[in-house]
Amino acid sequence: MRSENIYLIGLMGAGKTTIGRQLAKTLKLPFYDSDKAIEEATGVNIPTIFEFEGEAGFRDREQKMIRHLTQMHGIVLATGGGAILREENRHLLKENGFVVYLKCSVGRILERTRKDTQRPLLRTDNPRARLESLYAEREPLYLACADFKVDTGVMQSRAVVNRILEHYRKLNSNSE
Ligand SMILES: Nc1ncnc2c1ncn2[C@@H]1O[C@H](COP(=O)(O)OP(=O)(O)O)[C@@H](O)[C@H]1O
Ligand SMILES: O=C(O)C1=C[C@@H](OP(=O)(O)O)[C@@H](O)[C@H](O)C1
Ligand SMILES: [Mg+2]
Repeated sequence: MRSENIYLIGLMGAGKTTIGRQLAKTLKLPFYDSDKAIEEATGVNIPTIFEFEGEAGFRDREQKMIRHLTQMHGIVLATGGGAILREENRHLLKENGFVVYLKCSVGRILERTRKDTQRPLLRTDNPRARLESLYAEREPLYLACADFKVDTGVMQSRAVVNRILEHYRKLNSNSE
């Protein structure tokens, strides 16, 4: 792990984008979101990529983007919820940054994403069943990749940011 970068992982709706942005602002570091970077690079939104290239096409683009973003120094990065599915991504994240797993219950995620139209994997008749299956599949991968875990379902985003900062600062003061 290198502590100059902070990488956020976790399921859709756990708060990676929201908390990452606040964390970066507080630390005065540049903020990147892998989904947004892919949208900027392609000129189309994530649902359009899923529509034309399928999930596999999106994962290829995501892997290339993670390769690129993990070469940067001194950044806060919010990944997409499925970024940890590829072994290479897990390895790159683990090697190059302090990885924080934002953990959140399916019930809370459903509340937060109820009006969402930008997450193709939730475009289903039964988003609860979809999220439960994603949770079961991914939770071991999030845990395997993470240096630190915070439950974002029970705290305001500011409190989550403060928990991460507390741990991150302790880590950096120990390595001085
Ligand atoms: N700790 C939190 N408490 C309440 N709502 C939150 C919290 N974190 C995020 N949200 C809300 O949940 C939604 C999804 O958050 P987002 O940051 O896009 O998640 P992710 O990037 O992990 O998919 C947004 O509407 C955001 O405002
Ligand atoms: O969980 C996933 O597989 C995905 C999560 C999304 O990002 P967020 O986790 O920021 O919603 C986005 O990358 C894409 O829709 C796929
Ligand atoms: Mg996001």
